Amino acid sequence: MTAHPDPELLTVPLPRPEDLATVDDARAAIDGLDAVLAALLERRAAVAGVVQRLKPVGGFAGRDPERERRIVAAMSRHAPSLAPGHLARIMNAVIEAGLDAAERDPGGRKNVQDPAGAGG
Ligand SMILES: O=C(O)C(=O)C[C@]1(C(=O)O)C=C[C@@H](O)C=C1
Repeated sequence: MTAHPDPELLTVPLPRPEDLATVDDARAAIDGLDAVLAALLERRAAVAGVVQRLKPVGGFAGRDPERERRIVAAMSRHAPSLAPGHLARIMNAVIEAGLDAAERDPGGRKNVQDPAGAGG
């Protein structure tokens, strides 16, 4: 992941598959993409946690299948090589991970730059 002077801005060069000639090169590209995915998943969970605190019934009890279907439909336009059923399963896991994180930390961390929650 490219370091950026503004930690709230994520800028990443996307590897081009046609530029990757060796297993090591391709694995290094995967590792970079996975680091970005992890950062996005972490922030998505935090944002989804905000929704859980704001909606009348949050958490697993307040799941909204229609909203989840719309999320998958919108994402499938950006991921045309992934079968819709696979994308739906991926997003189901992502959404459940976010709901689980929100239930384990219902207040949410006040400062996402401070993972230890130590404040300052
Ligand atoms: O949009 C909501 O209502 C949310 O609670 C967020 C979210 C999500 O993570 O995107 C989580 C659970 C719902 O079933 C639908 C979507």
